Amino acid sequence: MADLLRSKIAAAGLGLFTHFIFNGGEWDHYVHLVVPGGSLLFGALVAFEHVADPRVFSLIQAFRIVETATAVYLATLATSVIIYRAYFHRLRKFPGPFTARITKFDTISRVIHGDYQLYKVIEGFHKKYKTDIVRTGPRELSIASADAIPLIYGPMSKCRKGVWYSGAYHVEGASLQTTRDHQDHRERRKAWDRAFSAKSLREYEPRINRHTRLLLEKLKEHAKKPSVRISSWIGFFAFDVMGDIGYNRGFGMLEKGEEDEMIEMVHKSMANMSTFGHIPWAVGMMLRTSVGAKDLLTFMKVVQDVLIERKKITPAEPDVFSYLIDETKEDIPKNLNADSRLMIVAGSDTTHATLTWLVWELCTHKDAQAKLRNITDKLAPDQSFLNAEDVANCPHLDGAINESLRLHPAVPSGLQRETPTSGITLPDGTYIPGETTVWMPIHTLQRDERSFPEPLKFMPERWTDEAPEYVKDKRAFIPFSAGVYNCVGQKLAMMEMRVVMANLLRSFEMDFAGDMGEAVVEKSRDAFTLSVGTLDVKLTPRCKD
Ligand code: HEM
Repeated sequence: MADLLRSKIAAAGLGLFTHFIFNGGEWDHYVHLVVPGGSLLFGALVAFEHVADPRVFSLIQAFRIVETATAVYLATLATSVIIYRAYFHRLRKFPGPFTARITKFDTISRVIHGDYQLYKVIEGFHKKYKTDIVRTGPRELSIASADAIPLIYGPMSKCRKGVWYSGAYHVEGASLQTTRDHQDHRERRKAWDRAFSAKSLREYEPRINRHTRLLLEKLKEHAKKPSVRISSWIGFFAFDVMGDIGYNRGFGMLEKGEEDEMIEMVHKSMANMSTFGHIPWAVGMMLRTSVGAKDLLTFMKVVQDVLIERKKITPAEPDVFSYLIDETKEDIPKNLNADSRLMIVAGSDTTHATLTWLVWELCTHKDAQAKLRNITDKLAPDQSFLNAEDVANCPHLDGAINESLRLHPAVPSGLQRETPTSGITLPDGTYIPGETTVWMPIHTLQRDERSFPEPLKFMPERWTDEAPEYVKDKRAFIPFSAGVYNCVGQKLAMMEMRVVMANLLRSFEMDFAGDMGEAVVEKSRDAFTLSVGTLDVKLTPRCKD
């Protein structure tokens, strides 16, 4: 053994063997054991060498021998990994940046240098390499092909959720969205489906109307000012609706007119995901440190408190958690707490971003604003307020919302999946090997001119009878994802967005205040969901009531 420790060939051989063993499989959740485990082993080897080798007279001498062996071991391991990933990997035929082949740290650097808008970087790769499939990580591909959507996200897909989903599992458990167990998801989704059934939505409708009325009231007060931060008001609305429908409690943000610490906490807890989320083992490591886990743990505690308060009451009108809480259990299971966090993030940031972008588009295209207003003015013309049912069937309004969802998807980078062991073959014959991480870049897919001619044009008409030829491939429109893991809150979200937008148009003329909404374009941040930048507008009331 003592001789083995002195043998550089043995150390190098061990390096190669380690690569062989750990190549493939999912080791992300064990990486945090490497540093303490390795240090322990290092110490044990030094002690062994000191005691067992008669040629060694001091601890320093033993340390040097083990240090040399370790350096050879690590250098061989790293070289083997780099050469393999760069030239021999099963994904070697797919083009992409060279550094991305070697390490996912490449993505982190691109996130930071790309102003936290990775979806634009990925779109750039597809353009640069002129291909639908780009290698974006050692074992990761970005696939921007509408034909591949059914195979990757569709109801019959054999792909499973990728390792990204379990990055924070040890802290927060698994929510409906982050569980990677297909059966667990299926069971839990039943309750969520009931919570968002047509009957449930009818019960939520009055709450949406109520909060929209309050939003308009507040905006009318603030319209006297030259500039209104509409993005914040939409955010307050989205949070209050989510609180009311989810937990039968408002967060009172519209009333107060100021950002509750809850919004800040959501964004702080998501912020790390925008950078480290791309390396699940790094998320795991970070969340095992008190500093790294602080924001998420603080948020989880607040989320838990919201749930504890909710559990004490039996609401007169059911809310989402009426369907999810098991009244026979006293405690709140970890997974339900994770569902609570899901409800808060999924139910607020997404509609917030979509509506803010829609206002931005309508201020950019004043003709589109005028046309949409003209159309919504004809809905229930005698009413000063349009209820959810009044706006349920207005194709042009839906078209405008769809355009915001298409051009500015609230989940822009897509959803991570992993191919089955046998791999998958795309309709064009391209074989994607097994256990490959795949992303379908929603932002890129929805701006692809093969599916949407004149893709950068904001054109609600493409979704109506007026210009249907501008939607060539509807499969490429997946802002709410697709298949069994699709957005359960889609209908609720559409209902909210229709009511708010129709009433905003009925009440105000909207224009940019100051610049052309540059912060939305430049400061929106991709943290899985989009944390949208601020938008200031001038609101001119249409009637003086
Ligand atoms: C513009 C609005 C919205 C957009 C664009 C959107 C988009 C999405 C997307 C892309 C997913 C798939 C996530 C994944 O597979 O990892 C998703 C899932 C989900 N969304 Fe939404 N969402 C919106 C609004 C809402 C609302 C208002 C709620 C609830 C109040 C909600 C609740 C959920 C839930 C619970 C899931 C997980 C579903 C599952 O895994 O089975 N969403 N959403």
